Amino acid sequence: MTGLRVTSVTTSYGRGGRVLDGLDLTVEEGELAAVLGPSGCGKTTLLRVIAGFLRPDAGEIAVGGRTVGGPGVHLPPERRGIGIVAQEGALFPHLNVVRNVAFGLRGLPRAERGRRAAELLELVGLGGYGDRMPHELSGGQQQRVALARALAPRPALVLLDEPFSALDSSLRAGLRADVRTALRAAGATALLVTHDQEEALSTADRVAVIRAGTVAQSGTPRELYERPADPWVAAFVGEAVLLPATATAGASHAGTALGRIQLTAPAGTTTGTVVLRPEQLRLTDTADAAPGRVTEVRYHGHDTLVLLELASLPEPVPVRTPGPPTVRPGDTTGLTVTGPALFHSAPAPASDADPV
Ligand SMILES: Nc1ncnc2c1ncn2[C@@H]1O[C@H](COP(=O)(O)OP(=O)(O)OP(=O)(O)O)[C@@H](O)[C@H]1O
Repeated sequence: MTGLRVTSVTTSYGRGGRVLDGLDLTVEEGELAAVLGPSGCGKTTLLRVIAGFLRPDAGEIAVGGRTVGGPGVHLPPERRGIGIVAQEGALFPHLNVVRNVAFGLRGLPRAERGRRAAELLELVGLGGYGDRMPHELSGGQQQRVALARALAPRPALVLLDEPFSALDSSLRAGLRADVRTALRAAGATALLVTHDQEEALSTADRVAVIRAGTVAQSGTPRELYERPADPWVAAFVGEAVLLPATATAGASHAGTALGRIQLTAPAGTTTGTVVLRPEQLRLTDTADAAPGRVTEVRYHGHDTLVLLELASLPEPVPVRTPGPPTVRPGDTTGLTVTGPALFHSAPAPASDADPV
């Protein structure tokens, strides 16, 4: 059975243009999917449509195989079998933790409610916290309680709206992993909205990249990183260096400012864009390297980002090198490419998808 199916959903606000434009999205049962996209692409709007807070102009929403919204159907949010985790916990401040978690279980006998709430608190790692009030918890603990509350009534779908955005980055990675584990253990189907590509890639089984109200590409994190549908997706999902390229149709190499680059598949057109990932770029002084000048060195502890200016390119190329810096601004060094690269017939986007 499919956990969530969104079919051809179109939405606009008042007289504004379309915010969602014939959007399709499928999440299999038990899957954790992420919706990833730049600010204003329609992520929150999609969430509101799925939850039932907003009625779409057209299209259909099915949750756990049941149509909850569509032509002539608009179930209210509380009848959709959906649990929601908001950006900042949104716990009831006057109820203790266990009563917050038990809130959605009002139809159950009292003993059963307490048992289920305790079970969920164990699942999110807060076994001993039932008597605390929300203000006695850290931000990360509040989000765990919010997840327990959302999961308690065994919803067909859990929606998570940027649930880690208010937390310190040091807390975020650990909480992401724990949320993923808890969702798995509960067997829940979940949709996580985020604008953080690292979060989407590291947390979700499937990622749908939204651009201007439609899904630009949906796939596993690996599919998106290794086979992005176009240069825009390539630059949005992970770091990428996009180079204008020329090729003979069907050729296995393309010409670029960094020299001849081997392609993963024969080129379909004579002009296009080569997509390089940072791990394919090496600083070296060998004779075949493209010569450049270091303009900036950013040390990140585990690695160093070097910006290298090449005579043939308008923008410096970012190169990630392991460990501490081996070059300084002003040094001249060469750049080589290892391994084959993707070739796209589309030109590189001008725009907001800065690869650095
Ligand atoms: N209530 C509203 N009335 C009119 N326009 C709206 C309303 N809410 C959102 N919009 C517009 O719809 C578009 C999509 O907004 P939405 O909040 O869904 O984007 P988003 O991808 O969630 O962005 P962000 O990552 O910044 O939260 C934006 O252009 C926004 O200005």
